Amino acid sequence: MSSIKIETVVLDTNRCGESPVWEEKSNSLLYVDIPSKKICRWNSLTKQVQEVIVDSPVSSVAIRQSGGYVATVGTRFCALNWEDQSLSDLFSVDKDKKNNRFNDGKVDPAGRYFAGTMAEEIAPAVLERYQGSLYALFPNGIAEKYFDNVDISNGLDWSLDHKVFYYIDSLSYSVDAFDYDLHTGKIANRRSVYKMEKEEHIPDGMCIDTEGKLWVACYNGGRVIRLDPETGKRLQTVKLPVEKTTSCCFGGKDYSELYVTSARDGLDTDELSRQPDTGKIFKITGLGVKGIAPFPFAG
Ligand SMILES: O=C(O)[C@H](O)[C@@H](O)[C@H](O)[C@H](O)CO
Ligand SMILES: [Zn+2]
Repeated sequence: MSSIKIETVVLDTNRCGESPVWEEKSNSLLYVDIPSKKICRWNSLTKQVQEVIVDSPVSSVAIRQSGGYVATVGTRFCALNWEDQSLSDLFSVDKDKKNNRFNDGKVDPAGRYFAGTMAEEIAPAVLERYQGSLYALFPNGIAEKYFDNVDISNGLDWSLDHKVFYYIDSLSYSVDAFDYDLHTGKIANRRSVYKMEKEEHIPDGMCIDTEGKLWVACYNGGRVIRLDPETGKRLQTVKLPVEKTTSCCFGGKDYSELYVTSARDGLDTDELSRQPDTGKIFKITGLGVKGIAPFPFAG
């Protein structure tokens, strides 16, 4: 039996930490704080955090193959040059929906940047419903819409054989799967692979491990759960000392550490005093499983 250890690694408090991504070449964890409009990079060797402030809520970040990063900022797919902190627009979506913004995003194994939108929240998980859509920015610079009617577009990842796309629309309380055609980027045959239990609350960010099992951060549930998408069974629950766990990714040496982001927005003073570490980033070790490297955007 491995013994699980949970520690806080970045002591800055995020209002809504999200989109953790491990960058091997810099031994760093990238992540965003959505309402603070910050893209952060925590160096695991020096323990220093660098940040770039952008002009609108930033909901996801990814590595770009040609150098630098890409991010979803407001309703724009953008390129980010970390050195001079400049942001350039690549593609805008939801132009008719002034109250929308992007939410979670991730790059597929062929280098397409998938990200979905949502209406801006009045309070966590309180928003005008069905306003969001799922998009992908293709390496040719054109974004395509996959579907609409989304509440809160969230966790996404692909099976190890690249034949399945996993996706979470948070307020459906379900983890869904689609058949995936890596060659064209097309999806088909949506089905649910897991329905959340009541105490797990809202499914948020998600990542896959090398055994093809899914790790889902449970917003308000204070935990990450490991799911078998083949059987629909939950295999493991790891509880964290904060309720608002938002997303997770594997990183560190051999991708054996699970990094979990969290949020502090939406908690009152009492709750905040009971959860002093809320908004921080956690590292879970001793899980006995590993993850895979993130794919870079190919455009
Ligand atoms: O990052 C997200 O997914 C949303 O922007 C957050 O606000 C919360 O996680 C959401 O409220 C939970 O459903
Ligand atoms: Zn999320």
